[in-house]
Amino acid sequence: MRVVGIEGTAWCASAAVFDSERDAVSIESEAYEPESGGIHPREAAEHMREAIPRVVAAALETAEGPIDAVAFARGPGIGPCLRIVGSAARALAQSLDVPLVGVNHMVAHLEIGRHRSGFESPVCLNASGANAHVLGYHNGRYRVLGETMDTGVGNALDKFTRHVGWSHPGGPKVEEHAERGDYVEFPYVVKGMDFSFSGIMSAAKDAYDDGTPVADVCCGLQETVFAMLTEVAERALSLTGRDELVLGGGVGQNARLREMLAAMCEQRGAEFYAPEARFLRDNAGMIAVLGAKMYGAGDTLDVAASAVDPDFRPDEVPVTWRDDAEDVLLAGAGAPTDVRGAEAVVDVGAETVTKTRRPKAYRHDALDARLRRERTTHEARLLSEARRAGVPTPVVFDVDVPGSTLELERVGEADLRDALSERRVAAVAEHLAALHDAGFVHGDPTTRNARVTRSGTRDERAGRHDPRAARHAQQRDADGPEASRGERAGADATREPRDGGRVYLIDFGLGYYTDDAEDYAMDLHVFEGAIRGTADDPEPLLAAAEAAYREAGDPGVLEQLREIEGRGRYQ
Ligand SMILES: C[C@@H](O)[C@H](NC(=O)OP(=O)(O)OC[C@H]1O[C@@H](n2cnc3c(N)ncnc32)[C@H](O)[C@@H]1O)C(=O)O
Ligand SMILES: Nc1ncnc2c1ncn2[C@@H]1O[C@H](COP(=O)(O)OP(=O)(O)OP(=O)(O)O)[C@@H](O)[C@H]1O
Ligand SMILES: [Fe+2]
Repeated sequence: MRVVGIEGTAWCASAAVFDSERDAVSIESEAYEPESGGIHPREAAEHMREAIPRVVAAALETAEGPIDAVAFARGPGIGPCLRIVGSAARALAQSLDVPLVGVNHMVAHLEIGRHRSGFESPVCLNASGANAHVLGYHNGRYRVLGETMDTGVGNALDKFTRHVGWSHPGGPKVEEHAERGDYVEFPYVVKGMDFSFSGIMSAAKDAYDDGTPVADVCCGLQETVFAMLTEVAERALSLTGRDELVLGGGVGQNARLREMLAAMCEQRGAEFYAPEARFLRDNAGMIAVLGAKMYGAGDTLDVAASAVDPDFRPDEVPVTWRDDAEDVLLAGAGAPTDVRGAEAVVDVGAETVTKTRRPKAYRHDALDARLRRERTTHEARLLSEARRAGVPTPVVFDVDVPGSTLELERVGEADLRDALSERRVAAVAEHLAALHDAGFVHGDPTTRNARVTRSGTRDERAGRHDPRAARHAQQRDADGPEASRGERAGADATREPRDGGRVYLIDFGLGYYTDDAEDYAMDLHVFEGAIRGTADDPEPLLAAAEAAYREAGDPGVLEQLREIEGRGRYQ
């Protein structure tokens, strides 16, 4: 099978032919290079208008036989550019009299890595100009496990280099200068598996304006931003129980980013794959390869329904080209990674748990020492604060800050991710409301950072009882009994008691004091993201969590949550 791909979402006018029998991809590209500033949408569209016909003609010349389908990048991207690519693709499909395939550009960045690596079901880190996110496949969709809360990673670097007066694109220049620089400290912002660049970028501009050598700023920027991406990639591997990672996107051409991801994977025994540069930056080869898979699955478009979509999210795409057999539950129940978190090594004893934040080989030494110290201290303090706010947490028996080690009470009998139920997620939402009411956030409320019990457990035998939880459990009892994942699987440890049982929050290392409703909303956003990434049928669980938060906390935070979720991220 031979498929033509056409790409032109922002700066790269590109066409390719993928020949599936030979597994050969020929790519013809012409880059748009703005004379000043960043990408101007009108100029970029003009570039597409001129260059797309040339690259398509050049690509077609490389085809060693008839073409079976025409695939094009439908989005996300810059509207005027997408429309020109869409028209070109429709015209070509009509003139060749072959079907049209509409490809999601972000899913193409992921699938090219999967295709080239031969990995079955990897987690994917997309590090591109306009985007930055971690994806994992589950139940017929690529789910967004974590993403930037503001700009894409490349755009963030490009904004800094514009400030310094360097031409677009800035990413390669940051890489070049960083090699000669010394590390300087910048804000490090990871919230669960989401992250944000705006604070770091303004700090970098300030540092430059204050006279810090630009090479040092570049080094500090790379070390910080790429450590954040590597950390969320590791969190995603841990949450999903997967051991394969692929990289996509133009920033993936950066050797330091690839080095960090490779080091992280090596340290946790996972496999890492980064495609060669021509498949990392925007290119039509990845569009043609995914286009061929979609065409093979009969996933073609009627011309009438082939409109482009500048905000096309990867999780909107029904994945038609993968076998269900490849589906590996993100929940990963019983995976061997059970007591190895993303951050720490956790030794679970009969009564106590020892949690050690070991040095991470991928991080700069100074950053590594700072994060381990800060998080160990925060975790110890906030575990106690949370208990004072009425939220069940493990007792802290001992804190060793230089060794980054905590000795904690062992709590619960299963992680929430292996025992999801409406009552239990509602209890977590109530706990979050109590923390927020006390003026701090958890910072990482995933389904692995909550522990659940059965009725008649050690806690009740020991006479410990939480009246708040019992009251809410009573209310919700009217819902009637429901089968948790564990019950369906017949797993005794995850059986849900009629009163919902006790739900503990653990792992407060990313928590901090704040009175900003946006931070509270981010807590809920992280929790909902974890539910979406874990559950087969997340909707009832999300509804239960929100109903519980609305009742126990400030409904204004839920409005803020809607606002966060509605933010466009593809400008
Ligand atoms: C929607 C689509 O149009 C968009 N495309 C895109 O962003 O182009 P891409 O080729 O994936 O990435 C370009 C970015 O990649 C950065 N970049 C290129 N080489 C780099 C390097 N060596 N180090 C760091 N960043 C680099 C550039 O500065 C620029 O911001 C996207 O995928 O988000
Ligand atoms: N106090 C505890 N009682 C019982 N089990 C615990 C306790 N603390 C941790 N665990 C178990 O160890 C796992 C990892 O712990 P924790 O989340 O604290 O580590 P982490 O490395 O910070 O993980 P991550 O960053 O992936 O959330 C938990 O999901 C849980 O199964
Ligand atoms: Fe891209």
